[in-house]
Amino acid sequence: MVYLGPKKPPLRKGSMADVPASVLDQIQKFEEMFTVPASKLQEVTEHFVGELNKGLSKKGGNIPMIPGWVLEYPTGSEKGDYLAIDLGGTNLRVVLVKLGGNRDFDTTQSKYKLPDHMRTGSADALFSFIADSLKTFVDEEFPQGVTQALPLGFTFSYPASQDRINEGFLQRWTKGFDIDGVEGKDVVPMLQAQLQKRNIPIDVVALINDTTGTLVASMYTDPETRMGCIFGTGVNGAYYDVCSGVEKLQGRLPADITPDTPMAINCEYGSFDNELITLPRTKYDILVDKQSPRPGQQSFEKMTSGYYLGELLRLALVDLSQQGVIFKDQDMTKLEKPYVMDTSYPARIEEDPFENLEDTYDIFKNELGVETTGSERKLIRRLCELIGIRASRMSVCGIAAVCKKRGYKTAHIAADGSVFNKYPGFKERAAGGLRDIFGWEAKKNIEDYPIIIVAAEDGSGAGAAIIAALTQKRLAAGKSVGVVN
Ligand SMILES: Nc1ncnc2c1ncn2[C@@H]1O[C@H](COP(=O)(O)OP(=O)(O)O)[C@@H](O)[C@H]1O
Ligand SMILES: O=P(O)(O)OC[C@H]1O[C@@H](O)[C@H](O)[C@@H](O)[C@@H]1O
Repeated sequence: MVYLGPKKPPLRKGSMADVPASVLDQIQKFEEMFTVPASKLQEVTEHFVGELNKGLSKKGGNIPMIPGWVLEYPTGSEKGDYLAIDLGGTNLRVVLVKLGGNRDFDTTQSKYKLPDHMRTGSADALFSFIADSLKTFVDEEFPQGVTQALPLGFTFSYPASQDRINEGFLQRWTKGFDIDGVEGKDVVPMLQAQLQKRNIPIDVVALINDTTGTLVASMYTDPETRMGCIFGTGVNGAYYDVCSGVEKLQGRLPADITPDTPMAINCEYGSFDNELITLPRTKYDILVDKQSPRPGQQSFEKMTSGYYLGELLRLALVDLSQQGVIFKDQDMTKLEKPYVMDTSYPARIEEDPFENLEDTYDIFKNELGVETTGSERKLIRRLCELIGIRASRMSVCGIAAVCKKRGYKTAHIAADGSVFNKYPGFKERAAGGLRDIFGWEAKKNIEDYPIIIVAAEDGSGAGAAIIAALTQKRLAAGKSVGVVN
């Protein structure tokens, strides 16, 4: 008898037999609100393709489509030691990357959770936090000090305009950030000033977006990579265009950057359809937007990313409680606190294997102070599934749009981020969304589809290092890394 390892818990059957009509009615309403059929996904994707092109034009559109100044593909032979930092929406990571020169690399890293108050504090506090974290890491990794400045790739996971690789003017904060004095400014000198203050021997060689880093790092090990995507606190994607395809750069390129030179594009497509032409928003999406620090921005991201899915769940439950449908006579103090549920809540609720949803009972009782009945838990479970399914299916419209725009019939889409890596069923649901958009014949294994979403390499670590290496090589050869002066 072959030992197959611990048996996975049986899939929950999820009977609705004992659920009262009032709750069943509400579940039906949620089904209608949150279900996105294939026809809608196709309509959204068609609009998305047009918006990608608009973003590259001189006139511009909702999607920034930021040239990332990565002007060649990684060869896999990049070598050397590089530092990388990744300022994400939830964590700051510091990575020491040793590029082996044979499509291999080794990383050493530390992760520092961003204190919540950091999102709305001062610019000084943020860049001091980054510099302090870097100092701690460098002192530990190089106790004897260093003979020359360490090259650093700065992964900055926010929309930052770049006229050259080692600058980044923040266009707007996203993911709940609201720090004065940074929007419209170049964040590289802000970091460098804090590094100099601490005498940390670091040279910021390149500023990159985490999706560009994900694209380059994944292409370094898997040449079939066509996009780098993040499904984390926020959502975004990057791909390689060619300079002749970027209308807004025409007339601004130096002679050594020719029309057929590759150009990595950080789409910043979390802002897709801020005009609200096609996005199927519910009243809870509208509430999330209204109560955010930047209403009217990041409309696509607010329906699909890790920062918001838990909040969407919370708003819907508070609404039902206020209507008297659920949680009668319960203390709602905790549940009425905005963002009290991050996306690990719907994720854990969807992972509850029990027919009576005992794990869900514990979460609501112990973490939110609310006693739930069996039928309330069934409503909660179905609502989490609907929010999770919608996010997974909508998320792939950006992937389908880039593939349609670039004419990719097959592609590896390198994805990273906790929603991709941890949300139950995300991968299967996302593959189902792509199948619905392209009309593919159903396959037993999602890996058999023409365009597949695969686990990315460490984009904000290795990707930043490879881009720093590519940049150093260009600079050493006297090649341009930005627009003409
Ligand atoms: N188990 C989970 N399933 C899905 N999303 C999760 C889970 N745990 C945390 N998250 C969400 O993932 C986001 C953090 O994403 P992550 O990729 O880890 O960091 P960053 O966005 O800073 O790179 C948070 O918004 C959080 O709500
Ligand atoms: O890695 P994170 O923090 O989830 O970021 C994902 C995306 O989040 C978006 O809000 C940012 O504008 C993008 O630049 C970023 O790529």
